[in-house]
Amino acid sequence: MSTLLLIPLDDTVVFPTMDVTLPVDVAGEERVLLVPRHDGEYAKVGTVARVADTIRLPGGARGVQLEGEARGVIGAAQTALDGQLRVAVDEHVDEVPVDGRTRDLEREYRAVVEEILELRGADARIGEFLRSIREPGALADTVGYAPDVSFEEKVQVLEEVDVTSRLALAVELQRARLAELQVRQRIREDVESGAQQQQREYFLRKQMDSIRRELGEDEADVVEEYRAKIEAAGMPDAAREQAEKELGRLERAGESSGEAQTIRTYLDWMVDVPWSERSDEVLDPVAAREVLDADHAGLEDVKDRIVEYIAVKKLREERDMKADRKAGAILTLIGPPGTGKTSIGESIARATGREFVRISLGGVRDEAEIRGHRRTYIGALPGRLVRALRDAKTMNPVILLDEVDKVGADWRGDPSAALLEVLDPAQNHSFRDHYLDVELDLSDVMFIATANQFDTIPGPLLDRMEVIRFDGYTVAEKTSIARDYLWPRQLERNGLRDDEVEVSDEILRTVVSEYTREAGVRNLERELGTVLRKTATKIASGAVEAPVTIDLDVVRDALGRQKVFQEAAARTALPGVATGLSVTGTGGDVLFIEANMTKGSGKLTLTGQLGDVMKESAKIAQTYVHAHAEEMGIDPDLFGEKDLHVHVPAGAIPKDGPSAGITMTTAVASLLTNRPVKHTVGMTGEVTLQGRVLPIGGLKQKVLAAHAAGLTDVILPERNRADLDDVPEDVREAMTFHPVMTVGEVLELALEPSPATAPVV
Ligand SMILES: Nc1ncnc2c1ncn2[C@@H]1O[C@H](COP(=O)(O)OP(=O)(O)OP(=O)(O)O)[C@@H](O)[C@H]1O
Repeated sequence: MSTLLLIPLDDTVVFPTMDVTLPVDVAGEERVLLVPRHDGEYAKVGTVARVADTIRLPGGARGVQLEGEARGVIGAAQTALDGQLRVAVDEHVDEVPVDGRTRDLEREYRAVVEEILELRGADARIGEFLRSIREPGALADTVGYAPDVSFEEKVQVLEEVDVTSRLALAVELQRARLAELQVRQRIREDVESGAQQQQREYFLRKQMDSIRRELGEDEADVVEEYRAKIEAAGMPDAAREQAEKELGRLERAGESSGEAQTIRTYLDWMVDVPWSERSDEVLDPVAAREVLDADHAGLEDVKDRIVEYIAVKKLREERDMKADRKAGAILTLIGPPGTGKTSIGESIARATGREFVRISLGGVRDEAEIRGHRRTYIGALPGRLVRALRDAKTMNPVILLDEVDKVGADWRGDPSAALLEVLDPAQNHSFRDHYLDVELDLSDVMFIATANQFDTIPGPLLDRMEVIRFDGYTVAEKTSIARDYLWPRQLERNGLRDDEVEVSDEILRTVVSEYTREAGVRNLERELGTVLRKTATKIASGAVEAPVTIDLDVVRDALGRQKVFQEAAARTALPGVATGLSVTGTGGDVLFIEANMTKGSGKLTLTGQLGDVMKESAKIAQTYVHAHAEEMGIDPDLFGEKDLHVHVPAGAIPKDGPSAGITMTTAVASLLTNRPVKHTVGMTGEVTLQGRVLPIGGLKQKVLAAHAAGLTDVILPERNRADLDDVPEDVREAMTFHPVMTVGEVLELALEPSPATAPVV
């Protein structure tokens, strides 16, 4: 038993394995006892430490370096001399027990701590340090270094003199830490994978609860807070009653019950709906036109339609004619990607002073996506509309329903039925989200839909829509969009000023036609971005000096060799290949239909993933040419002796539709007459068995594609003649159009007058 000077350590625990420097004066002492203290209360055990050195601390105060030696149990005899506290100390140096349990605990402790260190991504040296400790007692004392073991817990460990029990306690504490870390880690992973939203919320709420407790707030505050929020939300009566009912349930359920969490999530959603918020709508056709013009080049008819829409709405509103809800057809923008549908949607919002939110419907198959899940469903959430309103923070935003042509239906219900209700002015003032389970008034929302194609838009939806077509841009239009919009934007994105880089229209046109093949301008913008990024790098690295002029060399250097070629001349050099025009979800395109013959018995083979309608067109082509063999100068016997093969390349893409009819017939006729198809001619039209040419859809897109592919002549059905009005002036002037009624005329126009020199059949 020794008597030592007691040095209190407030809220700090020093273990016998540790060395410390303290700002105290212990002149004359050889050894002292360091005792943790909290609120004036001392621990029962302290650490006996040897005074190794006295030092001057920065600032001039005296300090001592102390080396821990052993545990010291504070004895009964405590004497106060010269104001300092001295105590009788019963010293305990750890004994090393050799029983199996201690060794098991030791192993367990190491394993647990290793795992903790790994989860924390701790420095490898900490692990090494741990492995260097051989004694079980000292090992247990490493708890002292753990950052999130509490003061009280550390005191417990210090007070445990028996090595085995101490180790057991240390294992228990570290296990609890590990469990906590694992939960945290799992939550992090879950959050990252977007899965367990609920669990995450639960965890966050737990944290919030403890923060609240720390701040001295209690349940009543929480309830009050919600009450105030409900008050402030300006809900309609029914919603308010519902919210208050839930608030009552929350009050009864008590803060930490599982039910409370769900109720609070619900209330959070309820108060997040911008019930009484509205943007002041601007209905000024002239100003709207200015906004639309500022954001987008061209698209004249699209802008006209939008301005008309705004004008009509203004008149109706001024004349208080709102009651007729039928007028509110949904503007639907249909066209290939990158033609500005989404961005014109944003402009409409800007032009009318509304907020803008976008709901992407691509791949939505579940009705609950639109309408939410009922609250009885675990992990239930409101549907996309409620979420969109929350994001918009107003009840009258523009909501862009993107990709309505890509909603699907399956056993989980038909989302388009829910959409129909949303879009129907007769119903949407009382839209009911399954989760919120109260009525929402959507009648002030301006819905705009976008789609790439008509075919897959559910019929009933299409009926409600007022379609505005985006058919894609001509080379000239793309060049001017590049000049006026894409180029300035990419300059800015790459940190360049407009006087630093110069480019001619000629070069822009080269990028348009040699590096992109698309209806819209999305790739174009990307390619321009690449050119400017490389230029910015050169300027920044001092390789060149501004101003830089972008010439063909710079373009080739940045973008590589020409990517898009005008293939028609090469492809149609031999008889049996005809150039058709088609429309897909990505815009118009040219396609080459090939025919060939082999020895056989008159069979027809078709390849290139053709749909039924296209297959039929091929049969009609075969029959037609057979029937007219003599007048075309074809030996009719050929048909019995040879098999015919028709192929439409790009075999991986399924194709269908009747509009390749005349192209197939032309390919077959070309093959059998040995007359190549003129390489400047593209064609589209359905054909009947009698050889009549029937009208087709998507003429403008097809003509634009023909123009971009370098064709100069387009053969089209007579009944599509009126559609030529939609074709931009410059394209109309650059091309010759041949409206036809019969396949005879098609062949006359398309086939070279004389046979190829080397016969292929
Ligand atoms: N006429 C135009 N004038 C100026 N910029 C345009 C024009 N058309 C398209 N753009 C620009 O091209 C980009 C692509 O347009 P956007 O994303 O709106 O295409 P989208 O038609 O909605 O395509 P998707 O069908 O893939 O959604 C936008 O950055 C847009 O600003």
